[in-house]
Amino acid sequence: MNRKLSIIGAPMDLGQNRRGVDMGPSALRYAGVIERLERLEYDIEDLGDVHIPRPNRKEEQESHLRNLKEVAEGNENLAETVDQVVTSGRFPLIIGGDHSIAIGSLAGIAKHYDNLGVIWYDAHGDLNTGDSSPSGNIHGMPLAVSLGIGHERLTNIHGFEPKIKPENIVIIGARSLDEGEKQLIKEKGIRVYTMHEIDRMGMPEVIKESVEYLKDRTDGVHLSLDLDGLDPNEAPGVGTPVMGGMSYRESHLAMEMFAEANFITSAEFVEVNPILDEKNKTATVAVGLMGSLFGENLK
Ligand SMILES: NC(=[NH2+])NCCC[C@H](N)C(=O)O
Ligand SMILES: [Mn+2]
Ligand SMILES: [Mn+2]
Repeated sequence: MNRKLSIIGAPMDLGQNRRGVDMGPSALRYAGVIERLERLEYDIEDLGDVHIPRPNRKEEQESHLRNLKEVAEGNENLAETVDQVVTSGRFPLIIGGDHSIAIGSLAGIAKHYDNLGVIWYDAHGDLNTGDSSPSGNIHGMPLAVSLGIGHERLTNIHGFEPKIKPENIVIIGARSLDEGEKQLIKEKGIRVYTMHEIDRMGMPEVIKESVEYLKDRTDGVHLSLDLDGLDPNEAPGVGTPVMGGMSYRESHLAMEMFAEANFITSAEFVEVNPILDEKNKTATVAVGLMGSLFGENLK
């Protein structure tokens, strides 16, 4: 693993409709992310938070994609910062913020790879388009957007598209997929391990297969971890909880196996909402997972 790490906060809450997730970066810093990773002998630089514009309350929404303009602008800013971090040879660790920030993260990272792999650890597919979305919330769209599917203002962020290819994606933990998302998964042949597969195969086998699948076909792998992938009993501070998720222990095992495989080249942790949390529990869980991802257990 790259020993030089840059932390980038993305205080975005405009990709969905529950306030508070913009305080995610603070909650994660408060839960000790920097100290935790410094102990592992990383060279850490905290770049602070990228600018996310505030919506003009009086202005009419120009599209049924909620806060399209501001989400797009915030993600342009994030893409620029992430791009610079990768250019300088450092590992970008992005802390959110709602999951719409994956649009900017992937935009900044994918420019540097021919075949960027993506692990989408999430209860959801986030594969909606404006047409298929039941909510109009952009945090339900970033994976589709990164495939070049969706509103132009989003797909073209950072000036190119698509960012990723369907065969380089693995979704882990899905248990709430909308109809349009299921169709897209079939049509594009996206690899998905739903909770059903995780229960049947067990987490070790799911992660082993995922690593093998991505290892030969990609030249870098981005981990996009939505805290709602975990069971809401263990990670309650999220805006769209879905029962029956991956456990704390399964998630640590997954992170440890990624660390062993030594193939993750960028990561983001999203959807921590301290207002909905219980005494910063979810942020603390997230920081623990980062510890495992960055090799606590290999020391
Ligand atoms: N990143 C997330 N938590 N996404 C939840 C998306 C929920 C639902 N599929 C939607 O499109 O609205
Ligand atoms: Mn989710
Ligand atoms: Mn998500």
